[in-house]
Formats: sequence, structure tokens, C-alpha cells
Amino acid sequence: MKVGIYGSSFNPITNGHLWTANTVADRQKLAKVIFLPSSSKRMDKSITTQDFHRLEMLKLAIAGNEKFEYSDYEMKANVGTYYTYYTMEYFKKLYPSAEVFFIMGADLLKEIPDWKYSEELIKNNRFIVMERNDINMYRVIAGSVLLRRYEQQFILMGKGIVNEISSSYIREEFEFGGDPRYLLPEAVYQYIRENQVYTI
Ligand SMILES: Nc1ncnc2c1ncn2[C@@H]1O[C@H](COP(=O)(O)OP(=O)(O)OP(=O)(O)O)[C@@H](O)[C@H]1O
Ligand SMILES: O=C(O)c1ccc[n+]([C@@H]2O[C@H](COP(=O)([O-])O)[C@@H](O)[C@H]2O)c1
Repeated sequence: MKVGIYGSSFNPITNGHLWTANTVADRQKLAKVIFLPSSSKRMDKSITTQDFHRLEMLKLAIAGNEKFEYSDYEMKANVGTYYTYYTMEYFKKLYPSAEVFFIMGADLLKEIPDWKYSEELIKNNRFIVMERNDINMYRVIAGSVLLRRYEQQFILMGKGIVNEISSSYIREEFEFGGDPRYLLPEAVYQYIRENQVYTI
């Protein structure tokens, strides 16, 4: 069995995330994708939207897809342990007979060498990387000594269609009076409006 772990702040979850997860699951024959919202206590990024709202939006978005699950593992993790290295160790123990993959977009490839325990993380895990924003994934890998040393750990996927929806675009639209309807699931859109999640 193959399992994909899809980590993000999901602030908010978008149709870009959902399409990516579904396409990866379909083309790479994954039994399931576990959506993993990151903790707002993360040191490397300031996430001002409460964990509660991000998790509720995620639950609404994945409802009805039997391949999609979520985990609040990182939201509940102790200070200093909400890094992808620990997360992957946890999920490999949880599914000892499965092949566990980390799913990400191409923009994260160039960042991974700076992540916590990066060499151990890359050496001991496999990653499915979805094309994004015309980033040349082969060039990024060849340009990093760490990435090219463990090149076989990365499965690179082309999109076949343009889908560059981003959470920050949606947040900006809400915050500055625009209307990002249809870039995210309707239930999430309505939740954001009802709870004024991105109103400043
Ligand atoms: N449209 C998309 N196509 C491919 N990958 C995506 C897409 N949207 C998000 N991702 C990937 O999902 C993961 C989580 O991304 P994240 O939630 O930071 O999305 P984002 O839209 O880039 O957020 P923000 O705009 O707040 O930076 C990353 O690996 C990112 O590359
Ligand atoms: O482990 C790390 O050091 C690390 C540093 C930056 C990002 N990540 C993970 O990468 C995923 C996407 O992050 P982001 O910044 O796009 O929200 C998410 O699961 C984060 O936990 C992980």
C-alpha cells in the first residue's frame, strides 16, 4: 500500500491543493492521502489563522472523498517536534507495511536542503513533487549537492494543465474586498465568510 502525506499550512485549503492531492493519488496509485496542517507554532513561518479554523476548513474540503484523510499530528506535537523529519518517522511507524511518501509542490524543492535534519530527512524518505510555477525541477535538483546525491528519492510529476491557485492569492482577495469564489470549495468559501476568517 502507498500512502501520501500532504503537509501545508492550508491557510486556507484551495482547489489547487485538492487537485494536486487527487492527481498524485490517481497517477501514483496511492491508497490514501493524509492532509497534515502545520502548527501555527512553527518557527519558520508566521501563521496568524487559528489552528481551529484551518482544521475546520480542511475537514469541510475533504469530506466525501474516501481516499482523503487528515491528521492533527503536527498541531498537537510538542514544541520543537513539528518538523517534517519527525512527522515522517511517526507515519512510517503508524503504517509499517506501507510505502509512505511526502507530497509537495516544486517550490519546496529548493527549500528542503534548509529543513531540520535535511540530510536524514531526504535520505530516509521519498517525495512526490508536483510541478509548480514553471520551476525547472531537474535544474533545482542538479544545482544542489544534497538533492542530487539523493535524486532517486524524488518522483517528479508534470501537471498537464495550468493550476497555480495559491492560498496567499485567496487570502489577499478576502482581505482587500475581492471575491475568490470557485478557487476553493464552496463549503470552505462560505465558512470563511460566516466566520470572517480573513477579514481585517
Ligand atoms: N496549485 C498548486 N500546484 C502545485 N502545488 C501546490 C499548489 N498549491 C500548493 N501547492 C503545494 O502545496 C504545499 C503547501 O503549499 P502552501 O499551503 O504553502 O500553498 P501556497 O498556496 O503556496 O500558500 P501561500 O500562498 O500561503 O504561500 C506546497 O508543497 C506547495 O508547493
Ligand atoms: O521540517 C522542516 O524544517 C520544514 C520547514 C519548512 C516547511 N516544512 C513543511 O513543508 C510543508 C509545506 O510548508 P509551507 O511552508 O508551504 O506551508 C509543511 O508540511 C511544513 O511542515 C518543513
